[in-house]
Amino acid sequence: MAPGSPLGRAASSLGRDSDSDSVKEGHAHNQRVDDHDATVNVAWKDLTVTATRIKRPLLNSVTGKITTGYYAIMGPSGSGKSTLLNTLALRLDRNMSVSGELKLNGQDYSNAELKKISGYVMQDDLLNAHLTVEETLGYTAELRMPRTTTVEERRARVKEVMEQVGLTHVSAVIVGSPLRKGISGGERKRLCVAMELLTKPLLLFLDEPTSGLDSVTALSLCKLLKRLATGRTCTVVCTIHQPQAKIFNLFDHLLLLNRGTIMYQGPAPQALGFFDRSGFPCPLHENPADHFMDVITPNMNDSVESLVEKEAKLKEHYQAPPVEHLLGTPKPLVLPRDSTPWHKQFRVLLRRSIKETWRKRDTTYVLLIQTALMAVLIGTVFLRIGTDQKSAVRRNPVLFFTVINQGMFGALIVINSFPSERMLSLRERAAGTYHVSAYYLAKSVAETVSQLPAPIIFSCIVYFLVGFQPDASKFFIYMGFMVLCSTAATSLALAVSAIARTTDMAVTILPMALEICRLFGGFFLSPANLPNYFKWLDALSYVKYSYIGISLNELTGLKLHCTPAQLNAAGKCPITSGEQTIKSLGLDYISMNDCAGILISYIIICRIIAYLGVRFLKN
Ligand SMILES: Nc1ncnc2c1ncn2[C@@H]1O[C@H](COP(=O)(O)OP(=O)(O)OP(=O)(O)O)[C@@H](O)[C@H]1O
Repeated sequence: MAPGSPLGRAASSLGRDSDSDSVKEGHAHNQRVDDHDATVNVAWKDLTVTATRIKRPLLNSVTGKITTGYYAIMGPSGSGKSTLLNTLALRLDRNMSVSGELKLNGQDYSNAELKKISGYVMQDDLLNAHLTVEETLGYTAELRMPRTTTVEERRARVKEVMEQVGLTHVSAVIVGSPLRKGISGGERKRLCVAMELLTKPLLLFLDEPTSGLDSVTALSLCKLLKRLATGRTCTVVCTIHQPQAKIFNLFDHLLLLNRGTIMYQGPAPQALGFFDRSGFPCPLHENPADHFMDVITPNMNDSVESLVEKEAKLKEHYQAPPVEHLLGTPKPLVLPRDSTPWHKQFRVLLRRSIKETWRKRDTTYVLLIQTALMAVLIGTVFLRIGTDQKSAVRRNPVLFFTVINQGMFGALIVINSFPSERMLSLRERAAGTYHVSAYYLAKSVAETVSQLPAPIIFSCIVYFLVGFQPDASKFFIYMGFMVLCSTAATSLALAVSAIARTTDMAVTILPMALEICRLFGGFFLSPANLPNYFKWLDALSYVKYSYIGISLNELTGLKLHCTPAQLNAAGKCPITSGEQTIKSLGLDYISMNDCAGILISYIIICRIIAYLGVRFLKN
């Protein structure tokens, strides 16, 4: 595809992030929806989609159109249904190249423009498990409805949509997840549709909306989609594998695909006539959809010749619909949606994140109980450490252990939850719901605040049980370092999760990263004695700066004494001050402030890496 070609421009926006696109869109284009002129059409000619890596065409010079009504893109598995849907919806993977003509209302179109007038329901109904149906719709409405909409209008729209899709009776029920029962599978699908309907899209794309649903639920969902399409204000296009007869009868138009080629396109009721004319009459009482699939799908009894013959017969009778009039007649594109400003997105997402965190508070309680138990255990093992010579040997292990312990729990929570949240955010961003920066900042703030109590409780218990220096400022500095240490570990886990992308990969990588942080944490190997070629790894360890920071805090000004048995041969006490320990361990090359500064920079850098991972790594 030529880079400067019209389709090149449309396709170059494939997979592009919503953020820049949706925001840069000028208000000059925005017009209110005029019901008389609101319908849209999509037309394409000689469209070929090729997977660049495997260099195989997935769609083979197809021509067609979508105008008004209820469209089914049908075909056997792997025939290219999702590829066609995603091509029209400008949601193809980056590794796909597109050639041919593709127009919306006779014009080239961008991802940002399409998002403003269309909705897309993915096959996987990724939803926020901890919010209720009404809350899910409420937040989506706040993020996606025009900025001029009032609170009352939004509430009314949420109610209206819930009634439209039949979710009013479960409005207060939690969405749920496989681990926590919530609304049913069919209701989840309806909720996904409802989220898209909030902005009154003119075009609704759905990828296999009935997959995973039982026949009754699938039928009821398809009837809902039929109602939407019947009003002629919303064109509904969905891919479907092999619908039951009752569902098939609901479709106005059928696009039948096989191996990347369109076998039939036109009114769904006329498809039977087409197959009949081609020599494949549908037996009495047979589901037409089953019959079409039987004809076009190879089965064990088919020889290659018979398959080729069948295809040739169908091709002989198939004629692509005329699309020139749609491709060549530009019709103004009505863009009803203006984007919510960044600061409002941030506020809404922060409220949503806080609510989610509150709903997940069981995990936080368990974390706090674990933290308190560990603190009591450590505090009891090193109880009243004292200031004699033995304490000089025991003080640094306990300081190091407190650093190791802090952050580990927080890091594990992040590593288990972040990848799935990331998938949800990818879906929301693909729909143009918000800027990734607003999402990320809101999430970070909510998570950081929710994780603050753990290091605070830990410090309060450990500090007094172990009996570190009884000095208020030293206690608060210790606590400050524990908070920084815990936040640094969580930030490292965030960065690893964002780059690894899946929980499996993140869980594999994080333990190694934590091990390296521990190994180069300044306890096993004094920073002064570290070989030069390992200095860079040492610099990456948040454990080191936390450990040295609390060690300098605790050892500075510490007076140590000897019991009579601990005096040396000369009758002298070998270690009389903490400063001696600092020197002997080689910790005097850096100040406490530097440690705090480095930890803060560490947190910021890890979070920037995590942000970039979330922003640019999309699958
Ligand atoms: N990103 C990709 N890279 C390479 N091949 C791909 C890619 N996406 C899809 N394909 C291949 O393209 C063909 C069509 O895939 P597509 O998902 O469009 O089929 P489908 O009809 O929707 O199938 P199903 O009903 O099983 O979802 C398949 O053979 C698939 O393996």
